[in-house]
Amino acid sequence: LSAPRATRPHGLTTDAQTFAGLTFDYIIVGGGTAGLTVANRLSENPSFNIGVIEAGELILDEDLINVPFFFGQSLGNPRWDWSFNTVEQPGLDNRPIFTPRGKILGGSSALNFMVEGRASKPEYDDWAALGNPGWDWNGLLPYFRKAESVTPGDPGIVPGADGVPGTDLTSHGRTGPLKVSYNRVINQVLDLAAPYVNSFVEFTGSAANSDPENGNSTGIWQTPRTVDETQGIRSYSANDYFVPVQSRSNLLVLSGAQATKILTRKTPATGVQATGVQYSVNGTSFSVKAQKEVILSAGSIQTPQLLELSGIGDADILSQFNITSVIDLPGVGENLQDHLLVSADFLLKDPAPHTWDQFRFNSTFKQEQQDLYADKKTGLLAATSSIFGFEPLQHLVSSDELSSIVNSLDSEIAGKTLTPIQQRTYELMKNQITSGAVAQVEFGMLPMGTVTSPLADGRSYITVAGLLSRPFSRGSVHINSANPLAAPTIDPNYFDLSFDAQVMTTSMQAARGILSSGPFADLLESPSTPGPDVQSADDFESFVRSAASTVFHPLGSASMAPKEIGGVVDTNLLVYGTSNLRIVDASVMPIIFAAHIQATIYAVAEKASDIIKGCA
Ligand SMILES: Cc1cc2nc3c(=O)[nH]c(=O)nc-3n(C[C@H](O)[C@H](O)[C@H](O)COP(=O)(O)OP(=O)(O)OC[C@H]3O[C@@H](n4cnc5c(N)ncnc54)[C@H](O)[C@@H]3O)c2cc1C
Repeated sequence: LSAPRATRPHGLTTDAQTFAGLTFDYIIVGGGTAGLTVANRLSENPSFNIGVIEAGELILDEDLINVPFFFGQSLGNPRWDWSFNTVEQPGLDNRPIFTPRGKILGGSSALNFMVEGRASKPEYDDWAALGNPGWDWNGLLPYFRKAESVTPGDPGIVPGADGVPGTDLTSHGRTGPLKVSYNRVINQVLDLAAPYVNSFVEFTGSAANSDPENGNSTGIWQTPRTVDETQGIRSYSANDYFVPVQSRSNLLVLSGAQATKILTRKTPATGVQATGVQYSVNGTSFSVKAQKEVILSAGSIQTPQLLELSGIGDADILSQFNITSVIDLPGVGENLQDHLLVSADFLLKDPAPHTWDQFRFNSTFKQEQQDLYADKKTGLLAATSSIFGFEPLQHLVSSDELSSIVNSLDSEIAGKTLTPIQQRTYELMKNQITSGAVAQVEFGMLPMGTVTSPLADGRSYITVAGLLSRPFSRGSVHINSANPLAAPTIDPNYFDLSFDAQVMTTSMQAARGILSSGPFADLLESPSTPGPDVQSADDFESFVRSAASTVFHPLGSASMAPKEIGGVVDTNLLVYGTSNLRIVDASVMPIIFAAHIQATIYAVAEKASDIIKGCA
């Protein structure tokens, strides 16, 4: 406890006993995306001692995690994935949906597909309009920039996007820990990318966008990704926020330890105060003290779980498990939102332009790419999916169809009992549909087959995924046991509102339309999965319900919002009713937005760090 600073254990440890004997100013629960960002920034101040409790381990030498082209292949491995499942989803043909989450230093940033991106300005401005002053585009932009270090891309990869992506220094950062770069290997699929982009622009009436990070993220572009181009590997919170600062004497990460409870005490002067954290290692329980604050960064599934286990949540739910209520806070675990994805693949005419399918069936090409990566850390193995289009509904349906969609949404909402946060959020979200200023659907393109099984040998495909960017359905995550080691019940309630199913159906119809028209039509042999027999809106909707899955972006389960409408944290990210328990992770983000969410989580964590340090 009184060890002088120089001899204090620091860096990484698995010694749960020694950790318990130290006193920290700040304990961060969860060494994931947000947690390690905050750990880095708070430990910049040498007078703070920071402790991090993380259930997973530090894994820096695993190709399935490091090599960009292997994105998606690490999922389900119990060494680093919590591998949750939702309850059966009635809107998705009663399927439970596999919900991977990183159980590793770096959290889900170690497993994600490395797509980087920001939503449009009005979407963040709506967070502020919900009752969170300061949490708008202008309040976040400095932190988007602070988190990243961008290497500009190549011009001209997306026809019509004339600027060089990543060069505008009003929106991009050059000195942040996170390395952001652009695919270069896409040059090898230019013969495919150019007709795709041209057909996309022709079909949607949209435009190529050179820099979607500047507050207007609509149109089609080559996405930035969290890849360290100089090393050809994933950039994430473990290797770029933690490793470079692990020699700081005031930062200690305990790995392999699962937090089981936030310890609190109640005083008339301060209300509920967090005093420390209880954690478990191989069945043995320990506890550690926090002199200043406890920061919960366990992610949008486990942060609400830990709150409930600690007596903070809906008292009625807690009483079912004989947990004494410390703060009755009904918003905990509610307002869960997630993006959904459905992919279609299409068979290309033979001979086809070069696609990534070559890696599957052309052993010479595969060997060349492996050698290139081994020698220079470039080539296909350094690539990720790259060309994305983000579209408002106005670009996909006629104005009559749009009116009908909005009218059905109105009547569906009118028939539901809404929570106050839903009422307020839905008004804001409906305005964005009619304004057409933000995307409702995302189209991701992969120059390879991914859905058809088995893929035809020697043949090439293209995949177009439709993503529901601004779903209206809201779900929940709650404990179903007082056992802290049991998984919580995750119910995202996908397609609770049929608007969501309708938008995804539209995305699949549009994908078919894009590839069957314009210059791409000359390359297309036929739709593969779903096949050509899927034609009507009903056919497409059945396909969507049978095939949609998560894009792994759950958020909102401990939303930042006024308490009276169901918020869990205030604008300083303090849990209502506490003086020193904060939440910093995806669970505080109150309204889902049209972008992959990691860049926003890093920005939230950067901003939170300044708030905690008192310099926001
Ligand atoms: C497969 C996948 C693909 C994705 N692809 C993309 C993408 O391409 N682009 C994008 O922008 N976003 C993507 N995302 C989403 C994004 O990566 C996550 O939303 C983000 O990383 C979550 O950050 P977080 O800090 O909220 O939680 P996490 O990063 O998940 O961190 C939570 C941490 O807390 C730890 N933890 C949890 N409970 C406990 C406990 N009780 N005790 C101790 N430790 C605990 C976990 O082990 C974990 O390390 C993807 C996510 C996944 C899973």
